Amino acid sequence: MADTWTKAAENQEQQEIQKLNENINNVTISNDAKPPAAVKEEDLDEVNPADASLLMKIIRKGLIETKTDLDIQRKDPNSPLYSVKTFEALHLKPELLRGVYAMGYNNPSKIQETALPTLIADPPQNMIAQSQSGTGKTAAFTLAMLTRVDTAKDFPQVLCLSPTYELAIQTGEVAARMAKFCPEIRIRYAVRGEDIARGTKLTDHVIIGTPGKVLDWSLKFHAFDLSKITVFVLDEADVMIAQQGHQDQCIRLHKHLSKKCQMMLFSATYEKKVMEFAEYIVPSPITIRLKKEEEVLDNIKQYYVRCPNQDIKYQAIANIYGVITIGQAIIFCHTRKTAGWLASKMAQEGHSVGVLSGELTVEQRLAVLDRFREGHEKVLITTNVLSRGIDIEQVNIVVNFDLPVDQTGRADCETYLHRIGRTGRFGKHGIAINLVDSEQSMKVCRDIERHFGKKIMLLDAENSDEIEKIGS
Ligand SMILES: Nc1ncnc2c1ncn2[C@@H]1O[C@H](COP(=O)(O)OP(=O)(O)OP(=O)(O)O)[C@@H](O)[C@H]1O
Repeated sequence: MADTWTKAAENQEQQEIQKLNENINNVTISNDAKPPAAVKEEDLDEVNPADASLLMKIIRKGLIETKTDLDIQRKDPNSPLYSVKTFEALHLKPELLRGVYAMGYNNPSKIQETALPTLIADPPQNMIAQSQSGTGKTAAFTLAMLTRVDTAKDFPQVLCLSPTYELAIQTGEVAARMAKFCPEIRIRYAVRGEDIARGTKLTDHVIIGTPGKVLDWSLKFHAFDLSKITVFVLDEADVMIAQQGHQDQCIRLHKHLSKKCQMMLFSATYEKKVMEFAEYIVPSPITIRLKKEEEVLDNIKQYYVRCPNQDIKYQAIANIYGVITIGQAIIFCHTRKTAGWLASKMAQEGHSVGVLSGELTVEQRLAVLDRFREGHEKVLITTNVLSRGIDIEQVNIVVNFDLPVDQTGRADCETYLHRIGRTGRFGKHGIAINLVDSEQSMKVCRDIERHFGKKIMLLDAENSDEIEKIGS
């Protein structure tokens, strides 16, 4: 009975969200439909004094991007973007080097210049690598994957697993762009919606997908042979090996790999126990680790706002929405229900927002994400389903409508770090705003602050000293 009720409620919720997305799709697209560029100092002059509340000023100031910022970070040995080498010095194949430059990359980031020479050297070495969100891990492992492909062999040799459909597609797109000048390399997505007939033998070199589909194709349909895989990559490795569901599937796949297969594990976070487990399943790895205090990027400024009730919480969101004339925001909610509620309330008030949560079909999810990427909506409301890996350059504000907690209600610091990492991509400035609505959520906020050893500042419109500090 309870199950039937839950199913009915879920169906209804799904229909509501679908309807909402349809409505959103019908909303007239604003003039600034193109993805806006990074915020420049001169944009501040455009602030209309009539609507420039202190909150707006704070956010604008925090987002100013100075032209020399990236250069400064590149020269700072403490920055994850610090690089002493050039891409040429990494000994990539000339075709891949052309691909890298065609993507507009000039210099490698720290993780790229540290990991890549080891990953592409012979004999192949296993690696467990950690680097902050938005610092170019995808390019690091993708270049290593493409380097290892032997196009004389017509079967899958490289397997890359991602935790979500969206992330697998995003990684595949990066790989395809990197491989632009290697047309003979064939890349295949193993994700929901991609189907193969029984008896098919895949001739693609690189498989990028989610664990369930990869299991089906390899062990159920025998479309490719796991023992012939020479490179196995786990993106967001900590969830892939520690989170129930993914864990079983990954371990099953892992068991069929040859002993010679090179393993690469990448993530921005590894809890201590997860790292120990990773080191146990990956033979003799080279490990690249961050110190706790390095995990949160300095270019993401973190704030909390006290919101005593739901109305004020909504008002804070409406204010933030008003501020974003440049850039975009992602709002994270704890449940689909809250995400749906917030999205419909904002849509009713004429705001153009997208909503993406787990119960949409994969096609709907991708469509919502594409619209947001293209700048049709300036706000995307979502749940943890989008907390990891998604790379949208122009996102400069992340709002935690609800702070991330685990099943016992304690601070989920890893999810927090991944959520706020949707902004501040590759050295850009970003702002994370936490809406604190109870003593319990204040405690969660403090626990997160303590965990990373980085201050989460009170965003208090009355506190002019604090306001002056922001953006300096
Ligand atoms: N060397 C480079 N030069 C310039 N831009 C780069 C370089 N490497 C990566 N980027 C860009 O930086 C952004 C973030 O990279 P990426 O998505 O790989 O980060 P990540 O470390 O995987 O982040 P996450 O932990 O969130 O998954 C992307 O837009 C990517 O195109």
